Amino acid sequence: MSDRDAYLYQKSIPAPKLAQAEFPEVGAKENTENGKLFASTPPKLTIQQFMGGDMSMLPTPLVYTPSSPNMATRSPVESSFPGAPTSARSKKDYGMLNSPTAEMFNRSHILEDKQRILSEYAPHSALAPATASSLSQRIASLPGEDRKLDTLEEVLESTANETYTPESLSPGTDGVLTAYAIKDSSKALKLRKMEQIGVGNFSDVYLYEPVDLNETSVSKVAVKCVKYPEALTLSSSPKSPRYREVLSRVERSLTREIEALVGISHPCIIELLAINDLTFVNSKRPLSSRDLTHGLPPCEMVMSYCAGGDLFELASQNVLPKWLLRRIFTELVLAIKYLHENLIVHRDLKLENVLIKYPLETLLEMHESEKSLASHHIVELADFGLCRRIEPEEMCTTRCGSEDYVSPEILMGVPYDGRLSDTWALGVILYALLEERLPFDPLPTAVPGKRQRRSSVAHRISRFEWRWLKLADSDSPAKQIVASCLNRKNQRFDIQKIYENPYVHEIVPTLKFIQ
Ligand SMILES: Nc1ncnc2c1ncn2[C@@H]1O[C@H](COP(=O)(O)OP(=O)(O)OP(=O)(O)O)[C@@H](O)[C@H]1O
Repeated sequence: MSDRDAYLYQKSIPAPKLAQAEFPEVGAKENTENGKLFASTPPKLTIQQFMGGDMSMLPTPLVYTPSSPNMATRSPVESSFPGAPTSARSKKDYGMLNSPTAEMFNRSHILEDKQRILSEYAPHSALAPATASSLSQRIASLPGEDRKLDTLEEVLESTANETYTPESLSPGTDGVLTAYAIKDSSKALKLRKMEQIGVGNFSDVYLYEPVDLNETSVSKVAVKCVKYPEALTLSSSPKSPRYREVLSRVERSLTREIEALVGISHPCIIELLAINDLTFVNSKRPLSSRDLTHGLPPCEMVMSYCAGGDLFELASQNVLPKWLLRRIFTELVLAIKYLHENLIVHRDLKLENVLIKYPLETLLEMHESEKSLASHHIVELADFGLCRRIEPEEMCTTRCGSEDYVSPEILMGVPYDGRLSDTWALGVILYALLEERLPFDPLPTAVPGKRQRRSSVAHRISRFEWRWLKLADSDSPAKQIVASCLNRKNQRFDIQKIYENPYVHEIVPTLKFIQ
């Protein structure tokens, strides 16, 4: 396998999720449990526990594997080896992403090659596909699923067919979805499926358009279809404790995301426009309160559509002009500032969850006519599956997030301020945009097999082990933000301080869409 193939191969892996040790009720107060946690011996993490390890070595590692039945190459077993079945799309097509004139937002193309960059954005020989570490990167977590994987074999076994998407039961089959507007539930929208545009650990995302093209209330929309864990299929008994436990966690995750989205309104945050089944909005128990004898009901969330894809894809092209990088980061800061001011923590900030409203080519054109860019937002923050409402002084205890973005205090398993863990992740994002690599990856200069390569991301995070490479000699004010975010929690910038930094603050007045 060539370096490029290895690079493209990695592109097909969604970012892994960290374990979640617990998943409290929507609105439940985690600090009630904090007391207990503090009272007992706080979990101590020694460096050794992470040595050469991966996230499965964290206490209570959990697995939940992306494995959409629609995605031919998503099984790690199948696609890990040369000669494994590949999709209809040739991997060479990925080169289209680098062409500004290409139809780069033909989302189904991007999907096949959506790269999980384990190390630097640039390919290197350390990205060997079938290694234990690359496989472990595919492990994601289902909140609260308490299962430990120790060996590579267990990882492989556990990753086969672990999720499924129920067939839509909405009237009018053949890709036509009926959804009810959140703001006016009496309004039913009929939408036609166009193509798949995204895949996450817990959902497949499709582009839809109104069946009636004269429909003016929506145009193109993204529909997020929830994938349920295989443990909840018809073959499992709904009465078994295991089924009920998984069901309850999935239900809480879903209601949490939907409840948050319904209550949030900010231009730089994804909008939940409609849903196929209003029970998911109106009930706290949209799954367990029903008769599930015939399986789980589909959950299809109709969201605002971001034609530019996610920031991971954009950043992977390494073509982001400085002004655009600054603008994107500023809008992201505005979104987080809004959330934190409203006492919501996101807890899963990462490049993949920052969506870009327009294709790069359009953004560049808009930049030419400065006026038009200033009046439109270009970022929408997505994926609120791990978000949480907090009290002003409340600490969180749920260990969650995505591997490269998780703060040291979450890794340590101690109660943490969700807002400061969000700003840590913002530091990771800004570093990644500026340096075109993730801060806690092995240094590109590290020799394979030597200590720096062998030690895990978690190990480097817990030691605050990152450094400037490309920007080593630059005096960009953005560097101060990164340095103050990827820092100990008592010295870390909160969102207000990031907002007040000239790198962000100076351009806020130019953004007409928030004035
Ligand atoms: N509104 C949208 N417009 C365009 N693309 C989208 C939209 N929503 C999601 N996507 C694409 O689908 C991917 C998965 O979406 P999302 O992160 O919401 O799913 P998830 O299952 O919750 O993911 P995760 O694995 O992070 O939990 C995103 O990374 C993005 O590429």
